[in-house]
Amino acid sequence: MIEKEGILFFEINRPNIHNAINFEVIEGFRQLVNNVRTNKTSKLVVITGVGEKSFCSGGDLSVFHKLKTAEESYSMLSTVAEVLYDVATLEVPTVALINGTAVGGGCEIATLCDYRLVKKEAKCGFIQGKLAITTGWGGGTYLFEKGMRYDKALKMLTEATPYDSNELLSIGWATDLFEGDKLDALNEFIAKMIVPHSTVLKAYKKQLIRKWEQSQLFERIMEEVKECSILWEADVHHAAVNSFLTKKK
Ligand SMILES: CC[C@@H](C(=O)O)C(=O)SCCNC(=O)CCNC(=O)[C@H](O)C(C)(C)COP(=O)(O)OP(=O)(O)OC[C@H]1O[C@@H](n2cnc3c(N)ncnc32)[C@H](O)[C@@H]1OP(=O)(O)O
Repeated sequence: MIEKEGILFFEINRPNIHNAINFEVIEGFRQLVNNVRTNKTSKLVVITGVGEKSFCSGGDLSVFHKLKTAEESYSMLSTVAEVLYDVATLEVPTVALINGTAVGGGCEIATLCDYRLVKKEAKCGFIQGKLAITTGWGGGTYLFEKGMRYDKALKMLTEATPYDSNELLSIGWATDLFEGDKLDALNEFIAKMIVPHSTVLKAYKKQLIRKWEQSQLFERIMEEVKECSILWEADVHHAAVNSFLTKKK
């Protein structure tokens, strides 16, 4: 995590496995939240992935595949969902700087951010359905909050396949697309924002958070977690994950 001129960068740094998320990365998100809450110097948070290929490929299946029952998976899913809710409701705006593939939980993390800047070549999607589970970190619930046409959102969830960047823009998931260097794209995007007046950014973010609190966003996310954990323990889910993990061996 580094902060530059009030912009706090959080990089997911596991490029060899497409920046899949383990408990260490989750701990990093927890520190990010603490940092913003205690230091009060951040005006904007940017989440991105290390490398050219991926933003994030979701949960690290080699770790989370060890969780077999609904209870075991609920414990992991709810822990992650709680930390990510804290990220979504940070007092400053959040940007997902999507440098490459974002699938599964990676697409959920991008969705909870306030803005999604997507590299032209990137593909993103909620592929959980192919593993016979739903989103389980709040991603489906956030998606329905993002002002997209609900039929497009539902289609994206139920097709369970990565979309290309043009489609992501046309359905309203991507805020903007970029080509070339991601930091140049970020600078161009935030140059139009009134970042120096961070009190104004925070005040607008509060309006959004008030709406989410009134509509019990957190409680709805926890229902999503519960539903996912029930699907998680079925044999069909474990067989699908097993097939991915053993595909080339
Ligand atoms: C668990 C939480 C749950 C949620 O609540 O949402 C989820 O996130 S479920 C979804 C989990 N994610 C996935 O199912 C994505 C799995 N990955 C892929 O589909 C592909 O790897 C890719 C991201 C599309 C990239 O494909 P490709 O370019 O062909 O690379 P490889 O497949 O060869 O990957 C290289 C290397 O990385 C390992 N890898 C990739 N993603 C994960 C992952 N999520 N967990 C663990 N390991 C992952 C992959 O197995 C390869 O390893 P080696 O074969 O050992 O090189």
